[in-house]
Amino acid sequence: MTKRQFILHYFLLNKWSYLIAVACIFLVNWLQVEIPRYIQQAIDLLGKADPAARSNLNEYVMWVVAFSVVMVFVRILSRMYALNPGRITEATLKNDLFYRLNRLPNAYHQQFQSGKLISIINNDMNGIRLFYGIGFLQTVNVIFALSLTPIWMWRISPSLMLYSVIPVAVAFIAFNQGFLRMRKYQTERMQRLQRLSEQLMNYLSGIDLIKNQQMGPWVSDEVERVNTRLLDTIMRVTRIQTFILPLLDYANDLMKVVILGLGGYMVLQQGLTLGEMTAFLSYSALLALPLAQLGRIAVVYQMGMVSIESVQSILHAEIPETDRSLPEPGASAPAERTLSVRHLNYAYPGQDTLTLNDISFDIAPGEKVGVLGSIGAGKTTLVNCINHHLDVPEGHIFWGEDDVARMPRRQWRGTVRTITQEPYLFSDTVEANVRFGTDGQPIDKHQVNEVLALSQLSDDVSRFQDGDQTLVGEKGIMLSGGQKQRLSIARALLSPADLIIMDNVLSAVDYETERKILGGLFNRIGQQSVLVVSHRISALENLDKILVLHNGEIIARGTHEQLLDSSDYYRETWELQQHDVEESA
Ligand SMILES: Nc1ncnc2c1ncn2[C@@H]1O[C@H](COP(=O)(O)OP(=O)(O)OP(=O)(O)O)[C@@H](O)[C@H]1O
Repeated sequence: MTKRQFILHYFLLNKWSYLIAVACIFLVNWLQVEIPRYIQQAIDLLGKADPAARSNLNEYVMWVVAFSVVMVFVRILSRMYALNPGRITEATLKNDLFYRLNRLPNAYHQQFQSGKLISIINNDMNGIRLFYGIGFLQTVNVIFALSLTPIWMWRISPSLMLYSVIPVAVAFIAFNQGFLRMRKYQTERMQRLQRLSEQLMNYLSGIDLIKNQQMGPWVSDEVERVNTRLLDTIMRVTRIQTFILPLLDYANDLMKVVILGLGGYMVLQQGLTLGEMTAFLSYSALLALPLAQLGRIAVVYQMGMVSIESVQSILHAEIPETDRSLPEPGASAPAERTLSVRHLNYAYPGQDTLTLNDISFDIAPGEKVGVLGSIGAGKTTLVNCINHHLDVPEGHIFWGEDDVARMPRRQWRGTVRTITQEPYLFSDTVEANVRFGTDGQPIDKHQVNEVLALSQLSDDVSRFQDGDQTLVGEKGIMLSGGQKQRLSIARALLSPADLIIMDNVLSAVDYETERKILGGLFNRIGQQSVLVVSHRISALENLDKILVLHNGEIIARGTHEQLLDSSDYYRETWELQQHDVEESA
C-alpha cells in the first residue's frame, strides 16, 4: 500500500462521519459570511428614520441572532463528526499494528527493538490521530473560509479585496519556505524520540544490573546525550514555528490596516458605504482564525506524514507466506504423529559456521527424548528450529507427513508447546499467569490447581499472602527464579499440545524438585511426546532416548545406560555431575 492509498484507506473507514462534518463546516462558514452582510445592511439603515427602515432593521438583527445560534450548534456537530474519526482511526490502526506484530517472525522482532515499537504506538499514533481529526477539521474549515470569505469581499469591492490580500499572499510565500524546512526536522524529531524510547526500554530492563554494578552515572550520561539531541531538534522545529506561524497573523493585521486606509478613503470618496466598510472589516476578522490555523495544519500535516511512514514500516514488514492465512488455533492439531528431523543444518544469518550440523532424529508419538549438551552446544537453536521460531528450509523437519516449514506457524504452535529457559511472566496474579492465552477455553479452577501441583508450585502458592491471587509484579519480580520456571511450566501444561519441548526449564530448581516435577509430568502427559533439553543428566536419565549434542553435532545417542557404556563424553559428564548431586543432597 502506497502512502496515498494508506491515507485514503483510513479516510474511507469514516467516510460518512467526514461527509457530515464537511456539510456542517460548510454551513458554519456560510453562516459566518452571511452575518456581516446583514450587519452591513443594518448599519446602512441606521441613518434612515422611516418606519419601514426600522422594521427592516429589527428583521436584520433577528437574522443575525438566529444565524449565530444555529452556528453554535452546527459548529459543535462539525467538531464531533470531524474529531471522532481521528480517535477511531488511531484505535483501528493500533489493532492493525498489533495484529501484524503478532504474525511477524522472530527475525523481525530481533531487528526492531521494543522501545522503538512502543514509541511508534504512542508518539506516532498521536500524530496520526491529529492528522485524521483536528487536521481534517481545520483543513476543510480553512478551504471553505479562504474561498467563501474572499468571494463575499469581492462582491462588495473587487479592488479593495485585491489590495487587502496582498499582505497575506506575501506572508504565504515566506510561510511555505519555512514549512519545507520544518519537514526535515519533524522526521528527525520522531526518529530521535524512537531512539530515546529504545534506549530507556533497554536500561529499564537491566535496572538491577545497572544499580548493582554502579553503572548509573554512565547510563545517565548516555540518556542525557540522546535527550539533548532530541531537544536540539525540537528547538529547531520550535524556532521555525515561532517565526513562521505568526507571519500569517501579522498579514491579517496588515490586511485590516489596508482596509481601514484604502476603504476609509473609498468611503470618503463615496465609493463604499459605511456598512460595506464595516462588513469588509468583519470579513478580514473572519480570515484571522483560518490564517492562524494554516500554521497548525502545516505542523499536523508534517507530523502525520512522518508518523504514517513509521507505521508503514511495520505494516509493510513481510509476513512469511505460510502465515498469511491463519487457521483457527488448534483447529487442525493432529495427534499420534512422529516428529522427524532429517539432516538439519543451521547457520545464523551473516555467519559462516554451522551452529547445527547434520542433525537427524525422530520422536515417536508419546516418546520422551532428551538432548544433553554443554553451554553453547546448539540446544536452544535446535529447539527454535523445531518450533519454527527460526526459519528452516523445507525438507528437514516433518510432523508425520507434513513439512513443518510449510505449516502456518500458528497451526504448528497449537501442536507444539515450548517452555523456554527464560520464563516470561506478566504483571498479573499467579492464576492469571497460568491461564494466560487460554481465553475462550473452558478451564476450571480444578485444572489450574492440578497444573500448579504438577509443577510443584502448590506449596509455594499456599504460602503466598493471597494464594493464587498474589500479584507477581513486572516480569514476575516477586518470585524466585525457580518459582518463575515452575509457573511457566504450569502455564504450558494447562492447554493441550501433542509435543512439549522443555528447554533447560529446570536449571533454577534443585535436583529433588526437578525429579518430582519430571516424574509427575511424565505420569500426566502419557500420550504426549516430550523433548527435554538440559545440561543436567539428572533431568534426562529416565527418558526413552537421549541425544548428546556437542558443537552442533549429535555425537552419541541411546538410553542412559547405553550412553554410560558407549560415550566417554556422557560418562565423564555424568561422573562430574554426580559429585554435584551428592553435594546438594
Ligand atoms: N541470534 C543469534 N545470532 C547469532 N548467533 C547465535 C544466536 N543465538 C545463538 N547463537 C550462537 O549459536 C551457538 C549456540 O547457541 P545456543 O543458544 O543454541 O546454545 P545452547 O546449547 O542452548 O547454550 P546454553 O546452554 O548456554 O543456552 C552459540 O555459539 C551462540 O553464540
